[in-house]
Amino acid sequence: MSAFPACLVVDDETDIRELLVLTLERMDIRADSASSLSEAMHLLKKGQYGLCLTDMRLPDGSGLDLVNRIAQDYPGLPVAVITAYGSAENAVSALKAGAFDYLTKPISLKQLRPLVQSALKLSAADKANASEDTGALKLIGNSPAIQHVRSMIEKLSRSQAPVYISGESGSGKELAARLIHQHSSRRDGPFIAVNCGAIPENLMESEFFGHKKGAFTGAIQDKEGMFHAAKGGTLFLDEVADLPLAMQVKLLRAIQEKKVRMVGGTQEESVDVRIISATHKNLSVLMERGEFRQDLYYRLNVIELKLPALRDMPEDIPMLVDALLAKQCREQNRPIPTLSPEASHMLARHSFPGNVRELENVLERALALCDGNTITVDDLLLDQDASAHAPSARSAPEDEGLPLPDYLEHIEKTAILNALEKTQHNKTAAAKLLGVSFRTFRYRLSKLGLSKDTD
Ligand SMILES: Nc1ncnc2c1ncn2[C@@H]1O[C@H](COP(=O)(O)OP(=O)(O)OP(=O)(O)O)[C@@H](O)[C@H]1O
Repeated sequence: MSAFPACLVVDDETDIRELLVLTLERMDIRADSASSLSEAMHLLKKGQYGLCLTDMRLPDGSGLDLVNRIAQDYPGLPVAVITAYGSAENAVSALKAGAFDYLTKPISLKQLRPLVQSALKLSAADKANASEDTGALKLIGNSPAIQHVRSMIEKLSRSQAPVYISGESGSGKELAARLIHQHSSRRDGPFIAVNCGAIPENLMESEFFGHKKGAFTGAIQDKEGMFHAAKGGTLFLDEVADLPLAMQVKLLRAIQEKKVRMVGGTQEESVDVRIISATHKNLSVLMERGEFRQDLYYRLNVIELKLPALRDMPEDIPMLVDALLAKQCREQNRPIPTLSPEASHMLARHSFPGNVRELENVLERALALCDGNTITVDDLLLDQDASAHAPSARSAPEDEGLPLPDYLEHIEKTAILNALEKTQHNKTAAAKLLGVSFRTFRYRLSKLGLSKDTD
């Protein structure tokens, strides 16, 4: 038998119980079984388990009761619930209550194997966790807001539930998603990040699910999609609000059924992928406007992780400045300059609408401009950003001597060029900074005749 601690199977139907125990034993995992909530609690007290599988309906309670009891008394133990086919609500409530994952009836070995393997890795990761450094990625800051994010990341790493990360542009949503992945049982699997706003609409289905040779003109061979690439790992859907409605329906199906079908394919294929999504837009407002499907919203937003804006945790700015400067100097192989007291003060007071990304950019620019030893207020170029480039919001068209349409165009051009400058001409980042999708950004660039200047 394997070194993996036993699994506890809880189901009141003898046939299912026996089938599960046999299947687990075939996977080299010892299994005990219980037919009720009380019997399960009794066995949990006596034994050491590495995973619990429970049916939703038990004679003396529900699977959810068991999930709650385990979360309270045995917080390290992953529990997966078994739900009837198509009962998405049950699966979602179980995940919200802290279940590690769910299985839908009829249970197949294909479903069970990755789940058990994930649970196994989670136990192993747990043991290694305390001492191990999980690489260079780190969420810097000590404010209560960041500490809360850190503890949420730790909790979310222990689950397979879809996570929806909200927060302003540049506030660290992708960083948080990577950290969840790195601390989870999936950490040896891939982390695939997709910017939903940057994929042309006509290629979207094939990019997500792959295509078969001949499915459309140009499909010269079978090609796997991003769901395949993320198998056994995490798929991070950034800017999920930019998904067109037709694609939202297909994504919902894939998440619900844990299966995908290639464009031009006839067969569905199981994919074991954890979804983490993010956007800086307000998804619930988009949902109310009918621009984002409600069912997909509830499916993605099983657990929400909110990232604070940098202006809401100004006490973290000095620590971030030190750490980011040290990192950039390490990368550039140069000594770390000091900051003049005025420069430190100015950074601590700045509102950073572009959050930590903006701070990174300000510091990078300051490093390039400073004399090598000291970063001064002048090297930060903070005031110049606010005043020199953009016309003042209060100045009226007539002050600029322009008719209204030209004046508006002028403002838009200025805002776009400023955003491009701030992001070192990274169009994806500039679009995010301005709060528009990549598609809209590209369209505006060409409309305003800026495409060539910015390539
Ligand atoms: N608390 C933090 N500690 C260290 N680095 C951070 C922190 N928050 C953000 N960063 C860094 O700031 C940059 C922007 O973060 P990230 O790309 O994760 O933001 P985002 O919220 O996903 O942005 P967008 O909405 O534009 O996609 C990254 O380089 C990231 O590593």
